[in-house]
Amino acid sequence: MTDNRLLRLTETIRSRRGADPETSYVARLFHMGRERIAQKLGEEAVEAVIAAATGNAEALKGEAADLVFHLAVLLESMGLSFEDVLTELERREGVSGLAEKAARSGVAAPDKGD
Ligand SMILES: N=c1c2ncn([C@@H]3O[C@H](COP(=O)(O)OP(=O)(O)OP(=O)(O)O)[C@@H](O)[C@H]3O)c2ncn1[C@@H]1O[C@H](COP(=O)(O)O)[C@@H](O)[C@H]1O
Repeated sequence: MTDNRLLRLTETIRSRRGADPETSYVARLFHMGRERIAQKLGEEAVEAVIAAATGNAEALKGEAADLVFHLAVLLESMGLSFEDVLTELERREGVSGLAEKAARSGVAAPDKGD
């Protein structure tokens, strides 16, 4: 089940998609196209990385919010939503990332945490 706040964000993005790009940032993003939205997501990710690397938790909080917002717009542009992402994460529950990676490459996973 998607967090209500993420659901609300998704609904807001949907409702603003066809708005005037002069007055809506969401509409402006859609107007610029998927490649530019994806590029914007990358820029926000870099800003989040810089905030983390410099140990600035307050800046990281803001950049992470920008990142999640632009991810929501990108997902919507591809006909996806956080519901799809959370379903995928749910599917992965209980499967160790190391075991999954080893299964992909055909290499056995380490026995312990080494
Ligand atoms: N959550 C957000 C949200 N988070 C971040 N942003 C915008 O994302 C942009 C990111 O800022 P940056 O400095 O990284 O980039 P920039 O200022 O666009 O600069 P450029 O690099 O593009 O030149 C800013 O304009 C923020 O205002 C958001 N814009 C909108 N929303 C939500 O979307 C709703 C609808 O917004 P509008 O479509 O603008 O009405 C809002 O009420 C909010 O709920």
